[in-house]
Amino acid sequence: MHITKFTIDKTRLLPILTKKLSSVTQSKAPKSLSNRQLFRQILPPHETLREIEALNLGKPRKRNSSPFKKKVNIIEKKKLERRLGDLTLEQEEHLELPHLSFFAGAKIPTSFPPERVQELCFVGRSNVGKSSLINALADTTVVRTSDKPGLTQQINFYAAGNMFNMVDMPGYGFAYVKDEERLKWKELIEIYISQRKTLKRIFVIVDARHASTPEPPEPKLGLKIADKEFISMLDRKNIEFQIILTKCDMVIAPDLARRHTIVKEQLQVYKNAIPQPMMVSARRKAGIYKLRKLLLTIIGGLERAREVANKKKEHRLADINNKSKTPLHKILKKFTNKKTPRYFYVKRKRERKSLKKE
Ligand SMILES: Nc1nc2c(ncn2[C@@H]2O[C@H](COP(=O)(O)OP(=O)(O)OP(=O)(O)O)[C@@H](O)[C@H]2O)c(=O)[nH]1
Ligand SMILES: [Mg+2]
Repeated sequence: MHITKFTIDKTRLLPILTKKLSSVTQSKAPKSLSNRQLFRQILPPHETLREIEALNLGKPRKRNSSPFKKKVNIIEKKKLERRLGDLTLEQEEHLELPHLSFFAGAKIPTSFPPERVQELCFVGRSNVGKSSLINALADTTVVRTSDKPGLTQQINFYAAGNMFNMVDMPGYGFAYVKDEERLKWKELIEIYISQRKTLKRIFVIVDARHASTPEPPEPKLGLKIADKEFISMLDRKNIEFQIILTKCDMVIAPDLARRHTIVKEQLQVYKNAIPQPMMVSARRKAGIYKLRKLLLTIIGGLERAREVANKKKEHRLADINNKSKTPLHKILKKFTNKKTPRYFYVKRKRERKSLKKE
C-alpha cells in the first residue's frame, strides 16, 4: 500500500473519535446557555418592533429595483403589518431646532460659562456618537466628529439660538488618551452634572451594538460596566437621566428590539432613570424628529417651534404659488431661446402635492 501523509492512521484517530463522542453525550446533560442563546430567547414586545419598523430604525434591508423584488418587499411589509399591526405611527412633526453655534469650551470648572439659559447634556462612552447626535438634532455639522475614540476632550457648549444650550461631553471608558486625562474628564463631568443649576436633562448615549456584547469581564447581557458605573453615580446623586440607543442603523430590527428590551429591564433598578430608552440613528436621521420633539418639550419651546415650522410651510407654499403664476418658460426665455422643459412643470406639481400632504 502506498502511504502518504494524508493516509488516516486508525490508531491515532480512535482517541479523537471517542473524545468527540463523549462531548456529544455531555452536551445532552443540562448545560448553561451561551450568551447568544440567551439573547435569542428574549421576546421583544410588539410595540417596540412596530416603532422600529415605522421609524425605519433597524439595519436597512437591501433594496432592489427589479419589479419582482419590489413585489416581494410589499408582501413582506404586509406580512409584518399582519403580525405587528398598522406600521404608520402617529404623524411625525417636522420640527426644527434653532441655529446651533459653539460659544464656550471648558477644561476646568472655572471656565464654565454663566448659567443663563436651560441646558441639555449628552454623555456616554467614547465614540458612541454623542457629537454626531447633536449635529443630527440641529441639522448641522458644527460639532466635530471622528471615528477614533477621544476626539471631544473638553465640555463644549453650543447655543441653540437663544432658546437653550446643548452640551457635548468628552467620553468615559476607552479612548486614545492617557489614563490621567480620562480621570480629569470624569471629575469635570461629575462637577458639571452635580453643580449646574440650569441643566434640565442628562442624556446617556449608549451604542446599540454594544448594548449586549458579552466579553469576559463585562456583564453577560445589557449595559457595559462603564455605563453602569456612570448611571449608578447619577442615581446616588439623585439626578434624573434618560438613555438613548444610537447607531441603530447598524443592528437588524429584531436584535435592536431585544437590546432595547434588555436595557429597559436593567433600568428598573435605577430610581432616577426615565424608564423608556429612545432609539435613534444619527447617520440615517431615523428617530430624530421624535427626539427633537422631546427636547423641545423639556425646554418648553414646542409651541414656538410649531409656529416657526408652520410659518416656514406657508412661506414655501406661497413661494411655489407665486412662482407658478409667472410661467417658467417666460422667465427662461429671457436667458435662452429654448422652450421650458416639461421636467420643471412636473417637479413643481410634485412639490405642491407633497406640501399639501404634510
Ligand atoms: N452608523 C452610524 N455611525 C454613527 C452614528 N453616529 C455616529 N456614528 C459614527 O461614530 C463615530 C463616532 O462619532 P462621534 O460623534 O465622534 O462620537 P463621540 O461620542 O462624540 O466620540 P468622542 O468625542 O470621542 O467621545 C463617527 O465615525 C460617526 O460617523 C450612527 O447613528 N450610525
Ligand atoms: Mg465627541
